[in-house]
Amino acid sequence: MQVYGTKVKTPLFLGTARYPSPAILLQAIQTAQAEVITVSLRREGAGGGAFRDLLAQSGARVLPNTAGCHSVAEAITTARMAREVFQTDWLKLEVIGNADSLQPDVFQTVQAAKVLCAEGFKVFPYTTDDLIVGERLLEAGCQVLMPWGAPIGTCQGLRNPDALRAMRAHFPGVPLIVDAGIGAPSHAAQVMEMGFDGVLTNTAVALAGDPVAMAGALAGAVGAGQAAYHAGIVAPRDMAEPSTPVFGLAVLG
Ligand SMILES: CC(=O)[C@@H](O)[C@H](O)COP(=O)(O)O
Repeated sequence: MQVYGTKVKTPLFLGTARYPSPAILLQAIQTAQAEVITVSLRREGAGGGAFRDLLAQSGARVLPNTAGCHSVAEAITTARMAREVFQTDWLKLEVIGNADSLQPDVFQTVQAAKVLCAEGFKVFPYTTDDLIVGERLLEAGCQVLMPWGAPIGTCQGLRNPDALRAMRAHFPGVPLIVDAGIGAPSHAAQVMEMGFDGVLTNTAVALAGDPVAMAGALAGAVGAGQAAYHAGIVAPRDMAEPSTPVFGLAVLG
């Protein structure tokens, strides 16, 4: 995918929180061959320079995020600090509307996106699958959208595949990355089979029994789903149809 003028070849973006150890996180990133990893400023603050060194060792590009922000002001301040700390204008914008559901506050996300895009940030907004909100985010200056699959940390897979399909059709030229709620490789493959450009996942890898193996499994699933989409998936039919042609069969008796 081409996003903000940068080519990203690996469509699996990884989060960096909740791993059993920094070493396992590093191995997971390397196994998945993730080119982009998202990091919260809070996590960087807790780990300090050592954590930043570890991220640098992974060779992946850091996409700082505003996880945990609940207001426009908080998200903007966090974004500005993240730009200083990580020396990048890429930003995953999260403005959470409710602490229990972790649903994005789409109104505040649009407001924050307007300010941050005007300040030169390359904003990757975490949003719902609402088409009009998507349009407003693009008008604000975003060049990519990150609709949710399911609420953060639930590992439920795609709660509303029809809405995501509609979103894909509505924004044909816009990079779309499903963010949050992915629980299993099959969910990630489903996203890619629908023609999405990428998947961002954290919990499914970090909390897996073997995070490194799961990172590999998800990378494989994303690749398979993408290959299938490009190969042209046969649409399901209501009626049976013989896979072996009947034309030319010998007439017996
Ligand atoms: C780390 C991060 O950015 C998360 O907020 C993201 O939305 C991933 O969600 P899951 O943990 O559900 O994959």
